[in-house]
Amino acid sequence: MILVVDGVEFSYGSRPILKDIKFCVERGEVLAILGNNGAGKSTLLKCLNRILKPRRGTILLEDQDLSRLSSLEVAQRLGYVAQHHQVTRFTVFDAVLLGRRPHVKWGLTRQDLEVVRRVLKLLGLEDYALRYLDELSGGELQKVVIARAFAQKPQVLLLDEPTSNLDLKNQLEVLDLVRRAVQEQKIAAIVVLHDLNLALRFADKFLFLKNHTVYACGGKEIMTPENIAAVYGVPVLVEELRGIPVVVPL
Ligand SMILES: Nc1ncnc2c1ncn2[C@@H]1O[C@H](COP(=O)(O)OP(=O)(O)OP(=O)(O)O)[C@@H](O)[C@H]1O
Repeated sequence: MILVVDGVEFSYGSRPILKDIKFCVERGEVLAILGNNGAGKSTLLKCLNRILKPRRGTILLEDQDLSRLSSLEVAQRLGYVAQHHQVTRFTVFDAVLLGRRPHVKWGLTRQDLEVVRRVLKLLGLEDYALRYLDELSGGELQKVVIARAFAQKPQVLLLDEPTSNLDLKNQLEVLDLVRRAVQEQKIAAIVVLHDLNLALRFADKFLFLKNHTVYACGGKEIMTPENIAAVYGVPVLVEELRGIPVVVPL
C-alpha cells in the first residue's frame, strides 16, 4: 500500500466535517473521491497533503506517518492540485518549473529543465511556455497547474476537480495522462471528481463520502444505482455501453 488512512477526523472549529475516514490506495491505482457538494472531499485532500491537520487518526505514506515527515518531504512526495488557482505574473515555463523546487538542492540542473520540457510537451503546452498565467483561459491554466504537479514527480498525486474547467477532449486527455503516469511510474492518484462517468472511465477504485464519513469504498462493484441514489439522492441507471459502464440519471 502506498497510502493508508485510518480513523481520520477533522472539524472546522466545532463543526465536524470528517469522521472515522478509512481507506487505502495501492501503487498503480487511481482513486476517485465522490460525494455531494460540501461532503468534505476537498477537506480530505487537504488533510492528505497536510495543509490541514486531522484531529484524530493516522495517515501512512509508504508505512511512514505523514505527521512526522518534514515539510520538504511532504512537498517531494505529494503533488497537490487545488480546486482554485492563484494567478501570478509567471510564465507557464516558470510556473511548471516551480514543481521542481522541492527537489532542487544547490541550483537548477539540466535534468530539471528537461523534466519541465517533457511535461509541457506531454500536456500539449509547448507553445504556451512563454505566455503569462494571467493571460491564459481557465482550461489552459488548469492544465498548467496539473503540469506543475507532474513535474514534481510525486509518489501520490492529489487532484481536486482537475477537469472542472476543461472541454471534453481535454478532460479525457488529462485523465488519461494521469492514469498512464500512475501506471508507468507506479505511483497513485487520488482525484476528486463530480462526473461519475469520468470516474468510472478512469478510476480503479471509488470512495463515496456521505454524512461526514465513508459511505462505500471499493472497485466498480460499488458503483451501483442503489449507492449512487443513496449518496446523491438521484435515481440512476448504470448500463454498459460498448463495455464502458455509464451512469444515466432517470
Ligand atoms: N475554511 C473553512 N472554514 C469553515 N468551514 C469550511 C472551510 N472550508 C470548507 N468548509 C466547510 O466544510 C464543508 C466541506 O467542504 P469541502 O470544501 O471539503 O467540501 P467538498 O465536498 O469539496 O465540496 P464541493 O464539491 O462543493 O467542492 C462545507 O460545508 C464547507 O462549507
